[in-house]
Amino acid sequence: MTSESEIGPGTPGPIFVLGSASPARLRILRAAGVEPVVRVSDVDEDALLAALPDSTPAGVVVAELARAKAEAVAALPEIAELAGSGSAVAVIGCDSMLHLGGRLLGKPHTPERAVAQWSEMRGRSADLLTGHHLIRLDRPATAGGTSSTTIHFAAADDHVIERYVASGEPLQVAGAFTLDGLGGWLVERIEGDPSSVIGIGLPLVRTLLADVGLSVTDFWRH
Ligand SMILES: Nc1nc2c(ncn2[C@H]2C[C@H](O)[C@@H](COP(=O)(O)OP(=O)(O)OP(=O)(O)O)O2)c(=O)[nH]1
Repeated sequence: MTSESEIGPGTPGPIFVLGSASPARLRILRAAGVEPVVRVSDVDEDALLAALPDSTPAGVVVAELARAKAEAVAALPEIAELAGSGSAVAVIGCDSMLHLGGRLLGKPHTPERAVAQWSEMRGRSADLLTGHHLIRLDRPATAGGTSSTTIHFAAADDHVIERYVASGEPLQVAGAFTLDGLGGWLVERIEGDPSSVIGIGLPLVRTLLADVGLSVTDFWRH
C-alpha cells in the first residue's frame, strides 16, 4: 500500500494527483519523473459495472470506471481546495481490464479463477484496456481516453500456470498477469504502449494533459 503524500501550503509547483491505490501506477509515474500526491478513491467498481448496460463497449466501461475514480478523488476536501492554491492541479483516475473472447476481465482474486483464465488465454492474444480520466482543478477542464494494448500470451503448460498462480501475483492484477513481474515470462510480445499494460499509459496521459492546457514537462521532477 502506498503512503498518502502530504500536501498543503507551500506544496511546490504543479500538483499531479494519482487517484489510485495501485503501487504499479505509482511506480510508473515515479520512474517517469513525476512524484504524485496519492489519494485512493472509494468507488464501488462492482456496483458501477452492474449499473452499466450490457451493451456498453469495453473501452467505455474502463473509461467510466476511471472517470468515477478521478471524480471521487477530485471531490475530496483536501484535493478540491487545491483549486485555489495558485498551482496547476491535475487529478487522474485509471482502470485496467483484459478484453478476452468478448469478455472484460478484472482481477481474478482466487487461484481457481486465475487458473481457469490462464487455461483460456494461453497461446492466444487479448487486449489490455486501460481507461484514463484527467480532471484539471485550477482551470476547470477534463479529458479522458482508453488505451488498448494487444498481449500475445505464451502457450504455457499446466505446471507453469499452476506455479505462477501459486505465486499469488496474478490474483490481484487485471488480466491475471503482469508485464514487469513473474508474468513477463509468459508474455511473448505486445502491440502498443507497455506503460498502459502496467497501469497508466504515459503517452496517453501526455496528450490528456495537453488537452487541458498543461505540459507533462511541468510535472517532471528532474
Ligand atoms: N505491476 C503490474 N501491475 C499490473 C499489470 N497489469 C495490471 N496491473 C495492476 C495495475 C492495477 O493495480 C490493477 C488493475 O486494477 P484496477 O485498474 O482496478 O486498479 P486497482 O484496483 O489496483 O487500483 P485503483 O482502483 O486505481 O485504486 O492491476 C502489470 O503488467 N504489471
